[in-house]
Amino acid sequence: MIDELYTQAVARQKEPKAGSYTNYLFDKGLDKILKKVGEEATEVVIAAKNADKAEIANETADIFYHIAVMLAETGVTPADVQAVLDERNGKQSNVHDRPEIEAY
Ligand SMILES: N=c1c2ncn([C@@H]3O[C@H](COP(=O)(O)OP(=O)(O)OP(=O)(O)O)[C@@H](O)[C@H]3O)c2ncn1[C@@H]1O[C@H](COP(=O)(O)O)[C@@H](O)[C@H]1O
Repeated sequence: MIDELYTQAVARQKEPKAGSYTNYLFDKGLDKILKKVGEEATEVVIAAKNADKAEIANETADIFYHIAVMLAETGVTPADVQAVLDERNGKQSNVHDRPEIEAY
């Protein structure tokens, strides 16, 4: 999913297309892309809070797209992300072993 969106974003970087929303984001720059990532993340949260499945799917699609654009802009590939996931795969979380933070 992310691979395909990322490939499309990189293609737009290499060969800009008139009317492309992706090129609009690249032209505006990283701050604009990150603003959209933040906005879409908030919209995912609200959709999930409302338990609206269609809206959750819609907003999740939006954030995946904007994350793919962010990866292309920052030079991180889906393979880099996959490598992190592969490294974690099969390791058991140690959430229960974490000490409470009592003093700040
Ligand atoms: N998956 C997406 C995708 N998801 C969301 N969006 C766009 O993201 C925007 C987000 O909507 P908003 O209402 O939040 O934003 P806006 O008000 O239109 O824009 P801002 O002024 O806030 O930036 C919309 O314009 C959507 O069309 C996407 N635009 C493109 N893609 C994919 O990217 C490919 C290339 O698209 P272009 O670059 O437009 O050719 C497409 O074929 C799609 O596969």
